[in-house]
Amino acid sequence: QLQLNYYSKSCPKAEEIIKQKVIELYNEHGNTAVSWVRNLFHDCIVESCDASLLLESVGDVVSEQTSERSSGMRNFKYVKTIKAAVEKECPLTVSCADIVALSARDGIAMLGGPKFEMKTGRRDGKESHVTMVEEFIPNHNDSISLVLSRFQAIGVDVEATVALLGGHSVGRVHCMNMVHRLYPTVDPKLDPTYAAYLKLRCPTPNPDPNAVLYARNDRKTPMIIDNNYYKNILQHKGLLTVDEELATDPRTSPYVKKMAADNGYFNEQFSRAVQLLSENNPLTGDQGEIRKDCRYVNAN
Ligand code: HEM
Ligand SMILES: [Ca+2]
Ligand SMILES: [Ca+2]
Repeated sequence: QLQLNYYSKSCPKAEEIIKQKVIELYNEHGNTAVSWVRNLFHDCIVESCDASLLLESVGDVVSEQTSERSSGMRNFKYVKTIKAAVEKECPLTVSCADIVALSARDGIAMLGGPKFEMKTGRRDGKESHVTMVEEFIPNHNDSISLVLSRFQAIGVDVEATVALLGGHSVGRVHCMNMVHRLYPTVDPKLDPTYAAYLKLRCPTPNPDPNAVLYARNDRKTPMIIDNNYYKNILQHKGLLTVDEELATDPRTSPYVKKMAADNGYFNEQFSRAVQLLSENNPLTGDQGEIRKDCRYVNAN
């Protein structure tokens, strides 16, 4: 079972080392912290917080990172920096799954979000769940009903789901994922002034997938996890269809309004929601393994 300070005897400095590395990486590349938040979502919602997301394609393994749902994900190479520091202190002791969880927690703090405790003791899975990625991770234009049911299936209630989407208070969206709302005609649900701005960011309906054309999720505080996301979506300035729907669906809009009005309430719910997400179906005890290199299952 997961517990607070799982490594207190086996590697007492583990959490501190991870936090230090997250801070150092943030100071070099601020967007690493943004990536740690998205990584937690993409790992934990797919079957388990088992670091399946981190596996790279090799031999029979096809990486979850190759899924279309993982589009735009970045900074995987810096997980290595964190893992190396932890391995140096305590070889083969701290799981990559706990690194995913703790780096997200510490990344959230660096981005001005809430600070909270997180249980540890997750073990690493031995397989990529690439064939399940599209089943578990909603698409940007899926309905809010589908989004709610996906989260409900892993024990995340409606209020917590609304809070988790607050992750879209930081980071970016590539044009590829929103041009359908701009061309051939602007989605009437999108604020027209904002749409005009987004068209400047994304000038063509068929963006070259290799071109790095994107807009920031939250123009006002793009690198701060705060309730500005909810203010934006209430003004119909959400980039994705799911963002827009979150603001208008009767099941979610009361929470959206409350979070827009009260950053303290948002922080409270965001902490609770991240903890819930991070505890989805972990491998514990003698299940799985402690990976030596987060990119590959151990050779045996
Ligand atoms: C429910 C449905 C969700 C959908 C459909 C969705 C979809 C997306 C899409 C399409 C992008 C843009 C990727 C790109 O073009 O680069 C994105 C970015 C992002 N998402 Fe989500 N997301 C969802 C939930 C979440 C949750 C729960 C979190 C975390 C708590 C999260 C965190 C992020 C972050 C931090 C980014 C910015 C990444 C970056 O700038 O590198 N998302 N999401
Ligand atoms: Ca996983
Ligand atoms: Ca923000």
